[in-house]
Amino acid sequence: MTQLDHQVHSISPDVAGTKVFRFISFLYGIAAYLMFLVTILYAIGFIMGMVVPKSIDTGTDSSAIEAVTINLLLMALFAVQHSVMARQQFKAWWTQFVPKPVERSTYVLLASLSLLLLFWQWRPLPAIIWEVQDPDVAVTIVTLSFAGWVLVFTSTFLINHFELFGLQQVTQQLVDKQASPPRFRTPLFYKFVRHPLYLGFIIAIWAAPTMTVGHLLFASVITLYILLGIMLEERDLVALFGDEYRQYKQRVSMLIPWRRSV
Ligand SMILES: C[S@@+](CC[C@H](N)C(=O)[O-])C[C@H]1O[C@@H](n2cnc3c(N)ncnc32)[C@H](O)[C@@H]1O
Repeated sequence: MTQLDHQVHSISPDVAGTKVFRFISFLYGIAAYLMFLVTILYAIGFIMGMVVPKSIDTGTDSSAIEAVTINLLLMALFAVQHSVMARQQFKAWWTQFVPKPVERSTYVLLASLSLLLLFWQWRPLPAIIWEVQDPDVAVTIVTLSFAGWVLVFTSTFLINHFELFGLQQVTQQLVDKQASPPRFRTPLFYKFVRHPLYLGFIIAIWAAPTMTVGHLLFASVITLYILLGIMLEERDLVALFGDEYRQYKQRVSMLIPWRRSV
């Protein structure tokens, strides 16, 4: 058991251990997961400009300065919430107030809410940077973007989809099973790059047949955020898995499959 596991919970073990509490936690975990599903599906439509009522290139008209400021603030809110709450030190602190089995679901719920706020309040910057005229090339680019999303989803299942989105934790608590410790995995895509899920995101957000200033701002900031996120995540992964992860870093490249240690 690590030092972090010894944190005190403000909800007493008696209450946290009751069947009612465990069942409510389970329902909460399912609600958070459904919220995540709605958010990620909306995200695909928002970024690709398909199906959803408000996309990255539609919404309230505003001056360029106002649009850039609001959009940067929305992305900063998501980035801070998403990164800070994912750190081990933060988890150790806030599981004094939030019971451990619902910690991940709460994280997923808040990340979904901050993304939905971004989609809702995002200001379009519709000036066009590039627009592909050839319909075949345009279809190929859209297909590449879909492939990026498929890579994102597949990677979550390769790592552990249900643990990543909190369902495993609330289910284990419901059936009174010990939480399983994190395991180092390198299945399939993880043999070629260390971060296939993030690579999928990068492909999905950049593969656009029409690139507006707003979309470019989004893609650029999210890409920088992903690179920063990788640094923080890898620091945690080295702390968690030690030499196993250090050797993995030497063996397998970060994002680009054909180069090592990039
Ligand atoms: C959103 S996932 C992204 C995984 C990876 N960065 C990627 O892009 O495919 C983040 C979680 O995956 C975990 N993780 C990342 N690489 C891992 C690996 N090789 N084995 C086990 N867990 C891993 C991290 O600890 C973190 O909890």
